[in-house]
Amino acid sequence: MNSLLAIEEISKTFKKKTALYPISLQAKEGECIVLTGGNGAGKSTLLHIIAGISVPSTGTVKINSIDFLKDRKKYVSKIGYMPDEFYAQQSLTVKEFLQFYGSFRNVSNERIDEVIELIGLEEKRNEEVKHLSKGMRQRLLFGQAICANPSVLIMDEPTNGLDPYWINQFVDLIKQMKKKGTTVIFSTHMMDVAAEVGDQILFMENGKLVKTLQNDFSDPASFTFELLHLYRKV
Ligand SMILES: Nc1ncnc2c1ncn2[C@@H]1O[C@H](COP(=O)(O)OP(=O)(O)OP(=O)(O)O)[C@@H](O)[C@H]1O
Repeated sequence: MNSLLAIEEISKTFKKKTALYPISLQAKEGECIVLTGGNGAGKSTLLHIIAGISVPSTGTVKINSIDFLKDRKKYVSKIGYMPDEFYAQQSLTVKEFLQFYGSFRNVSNERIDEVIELIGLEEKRNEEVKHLSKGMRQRLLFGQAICANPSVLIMDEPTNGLDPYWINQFVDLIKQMKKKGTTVIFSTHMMDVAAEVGDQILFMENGKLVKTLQNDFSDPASFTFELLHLYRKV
């Protein structure tokens, strides 16, 4: 199968600071890439470029051969993006918030209701976003990212603020989306989550990719241990 997501020699320099040295990676349909590494490693910088929020200093990013720099509108129509912080419209209700983001992609009301159920916010559907807890806002951002059934789902530390029940739900939802063919890329510091869903685990340090591990899912507990061990050394 050809790669759905193809990143070639992407780098990013802010004035004199290189946040990301040239990096290449590929992911097939239904594959999940997990980015990890310490604070300031370059994970968000890479995710911003894949999400089309930031323009790379060098290199190309393609989804299904659509080049971000050549056809930005078509490229961004393929992605769902969950940011790491909530800057959004706090005075909308949960349902209005999803309708607002869904309206850019013709998402039906039925799908919005389905997503509200998936993220467990049925009883909060008419609550203003500013009254939600951090974990609930995180679930809403996740809902916003998946509501248009994107080909590529990009998430920056999606499990931040989630309680253990919702971390398990998140893992189950990602597994289901992978089965349906969604390509997933996200950053996390949670090695058990990485071991449960990540086909490739990428360790970054100081803007460089320093290690890639392939996951065969045969023994998630041992793999988590291996990842934690590497994490300490990186
Ligand atoms: N707009 C910017 N201008 C200048 N430097 C930046 C900018 N954005 C990020 N950086 C720098 O790029 C480097 C990588 O930052 P990035 O946010 O990608 O790291 P990260 O791996 O996501 O970290 P964390 O785990 O703390 O979220 C850091 O040194 C950061 O200070």
